[in-house]
Amino acid sequence: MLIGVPKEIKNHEYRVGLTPASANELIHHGHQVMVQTQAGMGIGMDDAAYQAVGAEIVATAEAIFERAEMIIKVKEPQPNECRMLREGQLLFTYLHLAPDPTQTEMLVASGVTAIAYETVTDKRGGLPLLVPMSEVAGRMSIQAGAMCLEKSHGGAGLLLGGVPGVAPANVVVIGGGVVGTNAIRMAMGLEAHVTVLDRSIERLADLDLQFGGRLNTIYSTKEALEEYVLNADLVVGAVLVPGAAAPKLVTREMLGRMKPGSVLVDVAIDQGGCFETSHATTHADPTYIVDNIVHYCVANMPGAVARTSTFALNNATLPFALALANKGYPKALSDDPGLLAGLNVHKGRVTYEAVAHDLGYDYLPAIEALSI
Ligand SMILES: NC(=O)C1=CN([C@@H]2O[C@H](COP(=O)(O)OP(=O)(O)OC[C@H]3O[C@@H](n4cnc5c(N)ncnc54)[C@H](O)[C@@H]3O)[C@@H](O)[C@H]2O)C=CC1
Ligand SMILES: CC(=O)C(=O)O
Ligand SMILES: [Mg+2]
Repeated sequence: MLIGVPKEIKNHEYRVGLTPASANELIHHGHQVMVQTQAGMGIGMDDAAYQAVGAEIVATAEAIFERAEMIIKVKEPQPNECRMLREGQLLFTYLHLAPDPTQTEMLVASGVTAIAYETVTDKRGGLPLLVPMSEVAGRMSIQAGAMCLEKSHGGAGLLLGGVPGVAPANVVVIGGGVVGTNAIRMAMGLEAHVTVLDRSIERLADLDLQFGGRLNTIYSTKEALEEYVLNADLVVGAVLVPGAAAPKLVTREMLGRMKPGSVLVDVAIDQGGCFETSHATTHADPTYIVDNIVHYCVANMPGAVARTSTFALNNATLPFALALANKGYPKALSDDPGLLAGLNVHKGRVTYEAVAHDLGYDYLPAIEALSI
């Protein structure tokens, strides 16, 4: 199979779809890999590193999109990339369609077969291609939140861990999944006072076992959420309903009752965000203030630590990329229900139920779509 890797073009996005080692693996299995010139520069990999494993360096994204049978990316295709996609072509990347009607419309119109990293599942129902980036973003959320709490960023002027004689900050994590667990770990490492809210008792029980009495675990109800958010210095939004738009858990009205200079870090922003006042920001301009509350809502947080993130992402994506390339998508998808769960759009049809529901498309189950 001819596989193409374009350079990422989202704002401050430095990750790349394949590392040279992953390209090497695909080439070893008899495939051809084209990489756009300079695509790996953000992770410290120059064109020569890809050429050394037998990849072809191509001058433009247009050439990649025109020739490749499978395109491997990191971020959702931007509008000028969507326009280059076509029927019969396979796209393997993050999509986050539910909060993105424009991209969905363009993918549907293109006829492309689009597999979203974030909805591929494993045998236990986990999200193996979201996990590595959630680990990164969860860890980063505390770094970002700590920075936002500084006065120069509009924060209350608090140090997360306090100092002897001065109380630490209150960190509230909403959603104790992968992002949440990693945020908790970093916040506890910095000696903040940490509370997690989740509506899954099993998650709270796991977290209680993992972190013991130093972590406050709370079942998430409207009332509990309000109580803890109003008392927080830093709130991390880390909920997920897979594939669907995030529920809005913190309302604008609540902001006025929070402590001025408190910080909201909405990691769930790539699914539309879980705070009513969230809108996506970029690494170039990551924060804004509403009602004295600092908002950090970067939708591609791991892009800032592109080297760590690209290697972590490739560790997870490579086995699936190999299956798609070796077997072709019809067999790879029908052999593996977890990979099939990644199929979001195929030949003009929406094949992921939550996306169809949230955006008002007719839903065609992925398994049925394979025979059209
Ligand atoms: N902004 C960025 O750069 C990145 C964003 N993300 C996003 O972070 C979000 C979280 O991802 P993961 O931690 O991997 O998901 P996860 O599935 O591991 O965890 C989500 C948790 O939220 C809980 N939850 C769901 N609805 C809830 C509610 N109404 N109240 C309380 N808890 C609720 C679930 O029980 C689960 O424990 C996703 O939207 C993901 O796409 C992930 C990586 C990077
Ligand atoms: C998961 C995601 O949206 C990211 O890594 O950018
Ligand atoms: Mg994102």
